[in-house]
Amino acid sequence: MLELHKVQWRRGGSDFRLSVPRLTLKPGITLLVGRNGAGKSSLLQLLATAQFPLEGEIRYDGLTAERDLPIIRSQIGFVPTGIELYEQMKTVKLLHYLSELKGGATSEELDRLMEDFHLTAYRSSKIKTLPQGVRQRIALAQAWIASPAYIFLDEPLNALDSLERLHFTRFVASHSRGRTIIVSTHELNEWEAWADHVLWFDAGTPQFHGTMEEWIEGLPLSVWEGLIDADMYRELDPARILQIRNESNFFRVRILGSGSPPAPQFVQQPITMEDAYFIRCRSLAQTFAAG
Ligand SMILES: Nc1ncnc2c1ncn2[C@@H]1O[C@H](COP(=O)(O)OP(=O)(O)OP(=O)(O)O)[C@@H](O)[C@H]1O
Repeated sequence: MLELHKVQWRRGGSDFRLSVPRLTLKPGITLLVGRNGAGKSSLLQLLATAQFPLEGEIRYDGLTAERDLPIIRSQIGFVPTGIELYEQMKTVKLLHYLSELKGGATSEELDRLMEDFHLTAYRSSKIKTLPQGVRQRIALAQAWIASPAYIFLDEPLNALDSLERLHFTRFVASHSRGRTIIVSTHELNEWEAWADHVLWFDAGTPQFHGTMEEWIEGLPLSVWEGLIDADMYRELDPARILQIRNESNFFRVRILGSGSPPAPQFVQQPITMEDAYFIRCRSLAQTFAAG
């Protein structure tokens, strides 16, 4: 469990400030969502002890970086965006090297990790010769070395193909028991089946933290889907459209609406995580506009 208390941080060379009055992140998968520049990567850097709060405190199951930094770091797996790997090393050598830095995993464990991340075919390839998606899988695999208690993943699905994305999200889900895993992502629906909690950040501060059920509950708008013709489509407010599919000269449209159908052919839909994100962002923007 991670506990943040009155955490304040400022990024040098920018106006960005991060402020977290109080936050408890429990074991399981927490999705960290928010628009570009909201502060998701900054928060992960603080949690991973790559940066330190200017004020306040982060507790890792009671331990603090001030007193227990080496122990805390030995329990962290971190994949930042744009991670740089040692280009000249072979995959297996790099994993062994990182494993030695982290206190050691056996050769069998590293072989298993390479199997889990579909890296066995690349074990003797130099990193610099590998496609981007395979490099990303190496970056993800290294986070699991020595079975850490806290795993921080910054947009981990980047560069992975569709099959690998599905494989990886399932892998994370089946290895989340007893671990606190924080995943920064813009792909809410891909994590929908596996996540336990959502943390929504905006302007450097949490706007929502709760369970998946709470994330889609009590929203001010609902979601509707209908098959409409081109004339009706032109009349729709573009800001309310969530999805459009072309179906033989008609449009199947998913839109935001109020409690009653926007037109008779619309049917109310269950709200997805991504729908809830759009609705919450809209409400926040309207609050700012009104205030
Ligand atoms: N290296 C840097 N130097 C200066 N400012 C930076 C740097 N990295 C990020 N920032 C700024 O810090 C703020 C927070 O950025 P951060 O990367 O934490 O947001 P984010 O929510 O992860 O965004 P994204 O979804 O685009 O990855 C932004 O205003 C950004 O412009």
